[in-house]
Amino acid sequence: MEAGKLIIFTGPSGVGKGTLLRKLLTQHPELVLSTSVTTRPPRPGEINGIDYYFVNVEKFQQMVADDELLEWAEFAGNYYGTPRLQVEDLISQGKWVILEIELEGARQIRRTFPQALQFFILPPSLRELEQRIRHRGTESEEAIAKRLRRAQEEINAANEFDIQIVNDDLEKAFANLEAALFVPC
Ligand SMILES: Nc1nc2c(ncn2[C@@H]2O[C@H](COP(=O)(O)OP(=O)(O)O)[C@@H](O)[C@H]2O)c(=O)[nH]1
Ligand SMILES: Nc1ncnc2c1ncn2[C@@H]1O[C@H](COP(=O)(O)OP(=O)(O)O)[C@@H](O)[C@H]1O
Repeated sequence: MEAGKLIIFTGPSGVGKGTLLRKLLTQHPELVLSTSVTTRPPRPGEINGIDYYFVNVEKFQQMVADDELLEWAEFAGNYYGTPRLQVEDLISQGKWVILEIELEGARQIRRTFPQALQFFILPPSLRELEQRIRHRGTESEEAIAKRLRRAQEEINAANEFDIQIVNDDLEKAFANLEAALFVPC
């Protein structure tokens, strides 16, 4: 059986990670997106067990204490983490597993899974990033402000990643993503 692969997707909130990943998974259904655990409340339309496993802080802390998370971090006032078993099982089955996670989590994975392929998605500009977050319409002013404050710090770390993709034109960004993912390096 072919070896599985771990693929990390990082980039500031609103850059279009979810949009690119939805397109990638539609066109390449053999890829698997890991479902994270979070203490953030669900947005309208989000489904427990599909978009995230929504848990309270006590449950999250218990998972950390029991070493059930491959990595975890606090982001904009909430906790997020990757369930370990799900990812390890899928990789041992030879699957390509994608983690869509923020910078601190990506750094943890780099230490524990140095062979993971790491993508950083960049916005064309901070102004465009802000417009995308606002236009998405899912966040309060406070949540938008927290995400934008963090965005510059995340962007400054883009060079730590194997591959940087600017999500300006969606089709172009998607083509670059596919090329980097599927062309043997
Ligand atoms: N470290 C870590 N970050 C995660 C995880 N799941 C999601 N995130 C990141 O948490 C941040 C906030 O996610 P979310 O609340 O869904 O907001 P959005 O990125 O604005 O759609 C994003 O940067 C996600 O990539 C996880 O399991 N671990
Ligand atoms: N290339 C693009 N050009 C313009 N708008 C985009 C592009 N990619 C994504 N968007 C829009 O930006 C907003 C944020 O995208 P989303 O995928 O939710 O970002 P993230 O998952 O990184 O937080 C959404 O409204 C999405 O439709």
